[in-house]
Amino acid sequence: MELGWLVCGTAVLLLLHVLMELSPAVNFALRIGFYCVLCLVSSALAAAACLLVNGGRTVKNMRIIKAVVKTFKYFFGLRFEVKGLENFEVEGPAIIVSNHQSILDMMGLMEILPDNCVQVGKKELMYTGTVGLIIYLGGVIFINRKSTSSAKMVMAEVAKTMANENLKVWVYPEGTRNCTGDLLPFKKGAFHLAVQAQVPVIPVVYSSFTTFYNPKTKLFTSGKIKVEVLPPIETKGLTSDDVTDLTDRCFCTMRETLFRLSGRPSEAKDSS
Ligand SMILES: CCCCCCCCCCCCCCCCC(=O)SCCNC(=O)CCNC(=O)[C@H](O)C(C)(C)COP(=O)(O)OP(=O)(O)OC[C@H]1O[C@@H](n2cnc3c(N)ncnc32)[C@H](O)[C@@H]1OP(=O)(O)O
Ligand SMILES: CCCCCCCC/C=C\CCCCCCCC(=O)OC[C@@H](O)COP(=O)(O)O
Repeated sequence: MELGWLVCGTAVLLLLHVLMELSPAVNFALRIGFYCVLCLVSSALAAAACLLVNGGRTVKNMRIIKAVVKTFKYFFGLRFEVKGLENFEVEGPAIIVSNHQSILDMMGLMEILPDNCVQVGKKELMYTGTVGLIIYLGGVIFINRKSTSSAKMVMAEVAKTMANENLKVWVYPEGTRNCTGDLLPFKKGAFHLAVQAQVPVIPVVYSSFTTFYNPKTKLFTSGKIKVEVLPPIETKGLTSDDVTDLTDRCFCTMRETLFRLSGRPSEAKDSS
């Protein structure tokens, strides 16, 4: 009986292996499927740990989430090479902005996430089962992207509470995932927030995933991701009139860094 199960199990694994070798689409679907299952199962376990240790929704839960998610890279053969972590060591609150390529970014995020840091996320993430629960417990700030006025109101509230709670806030200024190897134009919410709270903006750039991950061509192999935390950009004394300039400066610096980290230096020069 037990031998029967063993033979069946081995046969299924072999079949999956052959299918993965033969078809990039199957390989991609299985690896992404595994990532989602891993997120859902780990979130359920981490949620229990968060409730037991911290009792509810608090940024302190991010430490638990981080410890769990940092192990995921080993399942997918991903390596991170991080530079500039010392740039996170600013006095008090800050806004961190980074490029957003895929749902896989959660691994890159947790690889370097500083203490007392929450992210801004779309409200739809609340409805992703246990993942939604863990994101809620971690203190993520939910915004409704379909309503500019309500998103602005939430961001204005955050500007007020950041100082009291000594929070760093992580925003993806592209506003959506983009895996083209370039940046989408930045939305200004993060920069309004930084100016309203008079706190620095710390840009973070992840090298392009396109050499190992591409949903269009169903590519998903192992790979190396270079990460650079750039020096903080001060906003003391800036007003809402300076937000466009601040956004543009940050965009140019991050695009240049993205191309450099991804081995596309010549395009960086053409970008200004
Ligand atoms: C244990 C296992 C766990 C496994 C799972 C892992 C879990 C991990 C936990 C961590 C979770 C992380 C979650 C990450 C989620 C990532 C996302 O969801 S990304 C998508 C959501 N984020 C964003 O959209 C942020 C970026 N967007 C913005 O900043 C936008 O500006 C906006 C605030 C959302 C508003 O967008 P929109 O409605 O499109 O309007 P705009 O065109 O941007 O602006 C219009 C206009 O208004 C001005 N303006 C914008 N913001 C402000 C403001 N705060 N105050 C004043 N004015 C503002 C803006 O300047 C425009 O005016 P202008 O004249 O054109 O300049
Ligand atoms: C009971 C409901 C069950 C629902 C099951 C859903 C399964 C989802 C399971 C795992 C997914 C892991 C996702 C990790 C969190 C990723 C956050 C993220 O990257 O969000 C994308 C968002 O930034 C931008 O969204 P769009 O690019 O605009 O779109």
